Amino acid sequence: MTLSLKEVTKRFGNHTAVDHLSLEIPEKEMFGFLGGNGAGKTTTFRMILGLLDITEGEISWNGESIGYNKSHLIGYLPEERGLYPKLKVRDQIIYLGKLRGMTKQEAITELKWWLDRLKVPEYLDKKVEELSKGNQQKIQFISAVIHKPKLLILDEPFSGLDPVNVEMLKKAVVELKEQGTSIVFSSHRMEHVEELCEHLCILHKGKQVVHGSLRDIKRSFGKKNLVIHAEFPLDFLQDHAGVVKYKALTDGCELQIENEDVSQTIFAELQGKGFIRKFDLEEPSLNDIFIEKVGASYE
Ligand SMILES: Nc1ncnc2c1ncn2[C@@H]1O[C@H](COP(=O)(O)OP(=O)(O)OP(=O)(O)O)[C@@H](O)[C@H]1O
Repeated sequence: MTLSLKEVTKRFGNHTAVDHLSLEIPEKEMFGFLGGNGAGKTTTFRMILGLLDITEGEISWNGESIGYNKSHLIGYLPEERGLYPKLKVRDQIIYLGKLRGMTKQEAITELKWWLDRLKVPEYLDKKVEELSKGNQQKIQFISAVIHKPKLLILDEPFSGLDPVNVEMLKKAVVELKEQGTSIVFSSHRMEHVEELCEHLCILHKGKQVVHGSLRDIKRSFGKKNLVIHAEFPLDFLQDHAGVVKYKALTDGCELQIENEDVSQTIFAELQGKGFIRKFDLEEPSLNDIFIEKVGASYE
């Protein structure tokens, strides 16, 4: 099943929050949906969920229109968390499970499985307000997946979690993908996206500025990173032809270069100057690509 957005536009008054966005999100994939603050990510998620009307364009799921009528097929972890603080975890999840067509017993069985999986079985009968922010996040995650959705939308799923819990949740998300769930995932942490997503898009002021597979995006970016550790000064490389960025390191430097040929030239020039401990040509990071495409012009 594929989620498809065709020329989707959302206007609030005369402000265009999402501008002719077209995307195909393949089945059983984790798709990275990136953008700076105010880029239009949450607005797009709300349109997919049928919580906001589309101004123009079309969203479909496996060829059929999607919206509130398909909410039992969709799981959503919103950026602003929405649990009821005074309710016990058990009652909360039973309530949400029932809204999505589960029986009380099915919801409890599934909840217990997830609480064990996320190593917090003792929270079953705790009120949400008694849990730490990170642990509330786990419960919110469970509420998004309790009904085994076919499409899971995760808005900043790892924010507020410590590194151990980030890893635990990442593993859970990867397992869901392997079991066949299509996942759309937004994050400001580029390393998470690099690790988890095969395809991605970057939105900027509502418009798509990058779209494709992570590998193709990196390849087409052209520029490379070059890390050099040497036992002689390297600062002459700051003004070298083909060097776009220069960053001094304690024992060398990290360069962004225009293309691979520049590294050949630099390598030839370093010969005979002294001992080179490292000369490493790397793909650009997604962070580099994001910064170049979106710049510092966040809202
Ligand atoms: N209900 C609304 N009424 C008017 N403008 C809105 C509304 N919701 C969002 N916007 C505007 O639409 C734009 C996109 O907002 P959106 O929340 O989708 O961004 P985002 O990419 O999710 O940002 P962030 O990463 O900060 O969460 C912003 O300019 C925002 O102010």
